[in-house]
Amino acid sequence: MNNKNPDSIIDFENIYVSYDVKPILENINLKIKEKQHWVILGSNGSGKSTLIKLISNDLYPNTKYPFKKEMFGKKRWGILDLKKNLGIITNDLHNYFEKQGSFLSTYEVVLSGYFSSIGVFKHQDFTKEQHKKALEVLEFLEILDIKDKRVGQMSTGQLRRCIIGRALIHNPKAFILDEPTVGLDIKAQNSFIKLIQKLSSKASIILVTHHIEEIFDEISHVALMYNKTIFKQGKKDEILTSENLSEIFEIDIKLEKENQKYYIKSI
Ligand SMILES: Nc1ncnc2c1ncn2[C@@H]1O[C@H](COP(=O)(O)OP(=O)(O)OP(=O)(O)O)[C@@H](O)[C@H]1O
Repeated sequence: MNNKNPDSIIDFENIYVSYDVKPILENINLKIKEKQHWVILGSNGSGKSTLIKLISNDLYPNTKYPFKKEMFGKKRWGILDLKKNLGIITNDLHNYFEKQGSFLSTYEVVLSGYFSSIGVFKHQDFTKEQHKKALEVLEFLEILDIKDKRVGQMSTGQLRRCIIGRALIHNPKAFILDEPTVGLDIKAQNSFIKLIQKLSSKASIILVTHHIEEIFDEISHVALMYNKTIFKQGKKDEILTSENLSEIFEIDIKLEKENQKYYIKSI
């Protein structure tokens, strides 16, 4: 297929999403390109998770309205092919592994990403290169020392790194991370954000959060969700203002920045 938009990751125009008849997303326009790193910010219930489901093809646009929905310059994707290009890290996936994969080791969680399976099976022929790559991924994610640790014995941060590893073995062009620091204490949150910063050297990051302090320096663009739509989007310095945040969180916010980190000064 002739891709007219070679560096495009997401190209959405005029997308509406409903659950039954209840509108959840309206007039979604979003363009994300390779080498950009985005944060999607919004209050509880503003539609962030629904937007991720739309991106991951778990939900489809309402066909009542004319729309454009392209990922990596293509309209149609098989779920496995899409996953190779886009690592989608959600808490649902985390919870699924906790429940269904507690017997798996770090190494198995990562290696089985090649087949998108829960576990490694005899009929799966892994090449030497695939084993080598899995070890490189463990090293990159700083979990090589827990290679044989079982999911059931892992901390939240360790399991979340394993899940990222599963996606990383495909060398995806982008990662979507939906509230990736949920359940982490302050130290683990800090080191996890540093890890995402490191990951941003390998792929575009789309970080979905409502924690301002998680917006790391490499983030270049911001989308603000409010009232079922993307209220504003664009370059970080233009969009991330006290005024805009006050509007989407419906509370007076004074945004400050110190040592390349954003924080809320007073409310
Ligand atoms: N399965 C569903 N059926 C009906 N309505 C739903 C469903 N899932 C979500 N919603 C509604 O859609 C809206 C957007 O929800 P969504 O989970 O996308 O928001 P969010 O920004 O991710 O919120 P949070 O920050 O709390 O995770 C909410 O009003 C929610 O109640």
